[in-house]
Amino acid sequence: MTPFRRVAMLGIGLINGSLAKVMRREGLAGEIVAAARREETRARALELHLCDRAEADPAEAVRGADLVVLGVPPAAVGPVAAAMRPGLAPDAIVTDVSSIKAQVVRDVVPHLPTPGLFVPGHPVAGTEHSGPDAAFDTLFVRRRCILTPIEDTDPAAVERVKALWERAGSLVDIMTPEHHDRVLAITSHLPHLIAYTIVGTVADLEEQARTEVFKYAAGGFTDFTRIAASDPTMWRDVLLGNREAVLEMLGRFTEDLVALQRAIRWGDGQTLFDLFTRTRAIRRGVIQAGQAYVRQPQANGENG
Ligand SMILES: NC(=O)c1ccc[n+]([C@@H]2O[C@H](COP(=O)([O-])OP(=O)(O)OC[C@H]3O[C@@H](n4cnc5c(N)ncnc54)[C@H](O)[C@@H]3O)[C@@H](O)[C@H]2O)c1
Ligand SMILES: O=C(O)C(=O)C[C@]1(C(=O)O)C=C[C@@H](O)C=C1
Repeated sequence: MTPFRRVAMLGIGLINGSLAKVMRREGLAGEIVAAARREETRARALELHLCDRAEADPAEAVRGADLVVLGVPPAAVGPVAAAMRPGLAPDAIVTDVSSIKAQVVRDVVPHLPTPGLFVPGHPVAGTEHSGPDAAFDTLFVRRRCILTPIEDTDPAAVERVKALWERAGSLVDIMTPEHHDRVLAITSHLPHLIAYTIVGTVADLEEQARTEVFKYAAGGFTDFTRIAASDPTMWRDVLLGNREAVLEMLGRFTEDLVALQRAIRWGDGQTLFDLFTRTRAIRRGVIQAGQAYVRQPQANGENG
């Protein structure tokens, strides 16, 4: 894969910072220019060598870039795309890393001189931490990255972005933005919503009843608190931006929860046991699917 001459990272937090580290390590960018609104973020990105130059104005950051990566919270992607427009070259490839795809496509495409060079993307890898200090170059290793090209997207642009994520260690899948949003609603968005809810419920209980629940919080609850510590801006944007699919999955989940409530009320142990047996097998299947990927690239020589 030929390296990019100049890469503009619009937003330089956990995801774009981690991708910048990969690009440095793999020699994939002649120069990296970051854009961030806050002086403090720009200074920190420079200190951490995530970029060679940092700009406040997205249009200045993208000037002369042959790759632009939009790495800001989902609702900010459209406004940042509009702001970069005056500096964007018509032959630059534009991609993004947002957790939702249909809304991002709608928000970004109208601002692009060459919509066919937009390759929407989503690395399905993250942590509960944010900002440039949270970045690390192994974040994407053995994780999926989903690209959601649209009808007009140039296949050569898709190939270049795909190759970039493969160099980061990811396995790249291609699907439509709408399919992406339905799948991620259940595998990522709903689990976050549930974690925020349960931690909120426990916090209210502790406050109202002056209980000691936090003191005795065990593994299960602690796992939820990690997820519920994720960035509030990002998750507000994700849940509102993918509201249709999230509400559909939430409806199904609520029905299943009520069925379990009934089983507990009626002492129906068989229903509980059958479900928990099924979910235990699913956990094992998920782990095996992850391991299958670890072996696959070596066998096919895809990921070298
Ligand atoms: N955090 C995760 O686990 C994760 C995983 C995969 C994808 N993503 C997606 O990646 C994108 C970035 O997330 P992150 O975790 O790197 O966030 P982050 O908070 O670590 O970094 C976001 C960057 O955007 C800048 N920014 C914030 N609001 C802005 C605005 N209104 N205008 C311009 N710049 C703004 C911040 O200064 C920062 O540089 C999001 O779209 C998110 O959906 C996140
Ligand atoms: O491990 C975590 O902290 C995550 O939640 C990462 C996670 C996910 O749900 O899997 C969160 C949001 C992203 O868009 C991609 C990955």
